[in-house]
Amino acid sequence: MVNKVSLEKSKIKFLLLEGIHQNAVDVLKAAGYTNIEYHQKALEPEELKEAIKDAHFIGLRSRTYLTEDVLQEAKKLIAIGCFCIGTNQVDLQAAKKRGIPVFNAPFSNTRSVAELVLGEILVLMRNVPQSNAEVHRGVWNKSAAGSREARGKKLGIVGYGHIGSQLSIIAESLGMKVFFYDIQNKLPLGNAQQVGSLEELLNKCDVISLHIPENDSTKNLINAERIAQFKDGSLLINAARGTVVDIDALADALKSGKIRGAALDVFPEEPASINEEFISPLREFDNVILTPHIGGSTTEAQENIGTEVASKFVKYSDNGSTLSSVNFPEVSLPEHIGSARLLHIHHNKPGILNKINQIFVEKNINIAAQYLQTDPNIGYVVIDVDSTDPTPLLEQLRAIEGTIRARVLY
Ligand SMILES: NC(=O)C1=CN([C@@H]2O[C@H](COP(=O)(O)OP(=O)(O)OC[C@H]3O[C@@H](n4cnc5c(N)ncnc54)[C@H](O)[C@@H]3O)[C@@H](O)[C@H]2O)C=CC1
Ligand SMILES: O=C(O)C(=O)COP(=O)(O)O
Repeated sequence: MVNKVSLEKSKIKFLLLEGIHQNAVDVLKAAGYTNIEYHQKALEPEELKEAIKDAHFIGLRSRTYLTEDVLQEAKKLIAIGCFCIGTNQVDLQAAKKRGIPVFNAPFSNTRSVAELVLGEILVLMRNVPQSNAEVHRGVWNKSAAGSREARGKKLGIVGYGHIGSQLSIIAESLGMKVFFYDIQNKLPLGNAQQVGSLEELLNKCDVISLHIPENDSTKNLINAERIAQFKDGSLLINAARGTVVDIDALADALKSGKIRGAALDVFPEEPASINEEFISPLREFDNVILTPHIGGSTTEAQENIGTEVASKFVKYSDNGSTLSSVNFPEVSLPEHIGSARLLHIHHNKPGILNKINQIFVEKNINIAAQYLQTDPNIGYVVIDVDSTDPTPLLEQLRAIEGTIRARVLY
């Protein structure tokens, strides 16, 4: 009976972009979802607006921007999956006000980023990028001036979250002394020490590595003023987000030698595809490692992410569970075998839950189970009912003022 008011699985369209790992497709198919439009690359903005029109789920990585403008076209969208950690490419508020939860993979590629950074610390310490560039040009400059071991050096981590804390452990295993700065009090792992201010960290450390999200507090965090607080001749690594570092200020510091080497994986403006040239004042420096946003791009990470986020899609589509959504009240739900499950997403205003329950009282329908979570803006209530045909209920639920969306699960 539930099928009468819910979409059949074959009609639920999944739009997967940016070469998301095949595991995602396998998870969806195993759950009975066959309507999958798969793209190896990001779509151009106009193509994206077209493709998203009839999509119920969209999966993307860091290159697809879901702005208010794009979401306006997404009339059928039920959920968004960022097959990565960062969710800054999605207008989370715009999605929320449409009743669309956004999921991501908060852990799966963290080890990959930490390993890349560790490798970069080691090669920057030894001036390998310069030697490598010179030898490629035929110059046999067998100089080791300024070449140092990592052992005993001070690593300063800005942002001691999933990546920063893993880097801390593996750097310490090499004998580095680890300090970190975070806006929250964090449990230091191993012998790492939290410092009280960013200035203290910058003053103290030989290598600074950034592992903070893109937000208002981190925009241009490493600017000329902050760079002046670095130790002379220190190293900077940014595998977080491009907006965190003022690139012109960094270029000046590299010219003056204040910073003696750097590694950047992310940039304020990243080319949309391989056909677009990467423009940056940093290209001229042999002592700077430049990589095209590949910090989280390992086979292991992408496999795990594909499975993780696709499983969250399936859980939400089959079951209504929003656990680990980044913009939505989190509800973890049991199976609903033998009962119809109604989902109601509404503006968090007084009285709505009453009106919802009143409908069931009037119809003399028993509520088998009810789950509610709210945040300051929206409420998400899930109702399991002992009813054979929930269609009329759905219509009435939708008619309640303040409703964003209501649906019955397949
Ligand atoms: N290059 C790549 O391919 C990848 C880049 N990333 C980037 O790395 C970032 C960090 O990832 P995770 O460690 O998993 O995030 P996380 O959320 O676990 O940790 C971030 C930490 O930064 C702290 N923080 C926030 N604002 C701060 C500020 N202004 N100053 C100091 N600390 C601040 C938070 O309290 C938190 O402890 C992500 O947001 C993402 O942008 C993530 C994966 C791959
Ligand atoms: O996980 C993240 O936040 C990343 O930056 C990785 O982005 P990507 O999936 O490689 O486009």
